[in-house]
Amino acid sequence: MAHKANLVIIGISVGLALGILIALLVFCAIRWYKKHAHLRRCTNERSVTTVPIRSNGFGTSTDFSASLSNTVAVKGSESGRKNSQFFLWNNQKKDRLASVSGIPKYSYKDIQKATQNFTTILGQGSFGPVYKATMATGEVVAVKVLASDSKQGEREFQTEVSVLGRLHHRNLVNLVGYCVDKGQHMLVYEFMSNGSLANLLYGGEDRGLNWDERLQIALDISHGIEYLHEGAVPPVIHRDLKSANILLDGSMRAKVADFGLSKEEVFDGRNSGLKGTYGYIDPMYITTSNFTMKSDIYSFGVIIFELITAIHPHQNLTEYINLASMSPDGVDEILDKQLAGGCNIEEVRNLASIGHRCLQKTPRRRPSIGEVSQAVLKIKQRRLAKEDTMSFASKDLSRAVSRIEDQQVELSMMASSKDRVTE
Ligand SMILES: Nc1ncnc2c1ncn2[C@@H]1O[C@H](COP(=O)(O)OP(=O)(O)OP(=O)(O)O)[C@@H](O)[C@H]1O
Repeated sequence: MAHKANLVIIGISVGLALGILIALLVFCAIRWYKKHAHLRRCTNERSVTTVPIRSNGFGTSTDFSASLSNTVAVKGSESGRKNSQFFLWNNQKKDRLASVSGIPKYSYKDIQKATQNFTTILGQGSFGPVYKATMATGEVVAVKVLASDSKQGEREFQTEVSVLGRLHHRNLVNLVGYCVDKGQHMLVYEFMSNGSLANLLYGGEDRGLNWDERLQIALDISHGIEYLHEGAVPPVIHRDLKSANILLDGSMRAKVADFGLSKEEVFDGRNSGLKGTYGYIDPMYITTSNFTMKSDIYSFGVIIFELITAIHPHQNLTEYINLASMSPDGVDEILDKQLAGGCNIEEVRNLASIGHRCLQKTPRRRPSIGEVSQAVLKIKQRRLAKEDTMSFASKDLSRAVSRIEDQQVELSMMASSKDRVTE
């Protein structure tokens, strides 16, 4: 009987212990779940790029994150700090663009004065005219005035200010200010005195580009894109790379321009709704509507062939490229006549081979921008190494020649002194 009572007590104790253990486990599980749900909420909040909602007098607020999602892929962790800055935007005052992007805001009057009442036009883009301006500080800049009726332009204006204001690289055209005043939206860029690559290649100007300059331009562009794809946080996909969006400074160094802007509708006989510029657009994007970094690589491939051939993509460049791809020296046939005799054909073929890889139909088979810039750099380095060897060789040769000359002088002196002795 006593034995039975003991068994009951033991049973109850074990049951109680088990009960307490289960209760503890349930308690811990609930706490763990609550904590993780909270973390998940925070992470989600961070990974949505809440960008400044416009409140400074140019129309109604726009869902800016929608426009950014097209060009900017957000990396959760790194961007957390920046995005917490962005959250402030939603309910705070006017000049937030300046505080987030860190670039100065100008008044309409400032710009009016700097452009001599908008009389110094440099060119006309699809979003409006571009003026040369001299600011009160003496700084020379280019001012892009957005057409006031462009709804899409407004959204892209904000993208441009918030994205470009954070991006700084020697191969990107720097945004140095902006203006939102009197119903006008303007972007102020560093001035690029040699204009666009398209103008230089097709503008019929006397100033042609030699091969060295073209190779350097290809390298500069690749470095600009490399910064956007692999250096910027969050990374940026340009979406509208073309020779008209490559600008050149006074030393013919190239910079990539127009982020957020210049996404004209592609006209392919029907209104496809695709963004980009006909002739540069990745065929895979047309099929899938999925724009990736490899689509930028495709557009860069087209620019490489523009540099080699000076044939505009609207003039059947693709057909010429396809013909050239049929043999290793096929590119010789489509080389810009201005370059004939004035370039190293091996270098041209190497650059063309990089271009062909960028234009692969399957995006996966296209190189990354890092690989492209390494390959272009290699072409330049090989040349420099060759030049070094040649200059050493020519120095050796000239040293040998001068040694022979010295010996000849010595010999003739010896001969004349011998003649004098025999006399
Ligand atoms: N920062 C700059 N410095 C000097 N000139 C510039 C600058 N930005 C633009 N321009 C000039 O203004 C012209 C128009 O430029 P914009 O970027 O508006 O249009 P685009 O790139 O030619 O065409 P789209 O708007 O269709 O992309 C360019 O061709 C160039 O000559």
